[in-house]
Amino acid sequence: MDRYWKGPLPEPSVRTVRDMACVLADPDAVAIDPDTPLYYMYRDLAMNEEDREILSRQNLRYDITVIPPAMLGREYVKTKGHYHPDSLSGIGYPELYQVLAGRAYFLLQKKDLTDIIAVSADTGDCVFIPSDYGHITINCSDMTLVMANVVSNLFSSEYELYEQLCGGSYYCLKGNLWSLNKKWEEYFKKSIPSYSIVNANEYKKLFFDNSSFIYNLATEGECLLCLSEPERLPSQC
Ligand SMILES: O=P(O)(O)OC[C@H]1O[C@](O)(CO)[C@@H](O)[C@@H]1O
Repeated sequence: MDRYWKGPLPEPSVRTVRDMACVLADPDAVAIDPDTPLYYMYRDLAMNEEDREILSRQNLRYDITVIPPAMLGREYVKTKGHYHPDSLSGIGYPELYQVLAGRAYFLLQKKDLTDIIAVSADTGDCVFIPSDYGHITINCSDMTLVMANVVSNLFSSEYELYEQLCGGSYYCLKGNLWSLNKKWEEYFKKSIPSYSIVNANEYKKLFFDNSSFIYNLATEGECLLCLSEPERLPSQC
């Protein structure tokens, strides 16, 4: 972590194999101790008191998540997956990620499942999670994935559907094969559209200078205030 964060570091929250069993393609094929840690979430980071004040004034949180490479049965290690609720304006809270090291897929799925996108991101790339999209991050490489996010601290993530339907709408299996999770079809009683794979650079929904670190964007101006006040989002988002 020293390479990615120079400020005070709280203890991380950890997700283990046991925590993740309910969202895996084949939990029975995971031949490792259920207490094995899979990823580490360092939440609510601030470099100093001044930055903390700036972040909290905007109701924003900066986190860093570290996901070492692993296979869980046929599936690449991934985050559990969740949706965000709507803000008081009736618009869903969005989120912004940046890959600090490694490579990832961000599997975004619209709440009504009319749109499913796998955004492929390399070190330095930013990925915007639009309002109304659930998301999972997949470490599809043999490198440790380190990623940062800025998100509003005004809500709690919603895990129910991901848990109930055993993961997202697609699983990313060994060899980067994508496999439909049929439980979503059964739940929505309709066929699920195919996913599109998009490179983070082609993925247009960015509204800031994406050569910056998102920590600086959150603490040196107010261009990420729209993450906690989504009614301020630019129209293209
Ligand atoms: O809560 P999940 O689905 O495991 O995802 C973890 C990620 O979500 C966050 O809580 C932000 O939405 C990060 O701290 C972390 O990277």
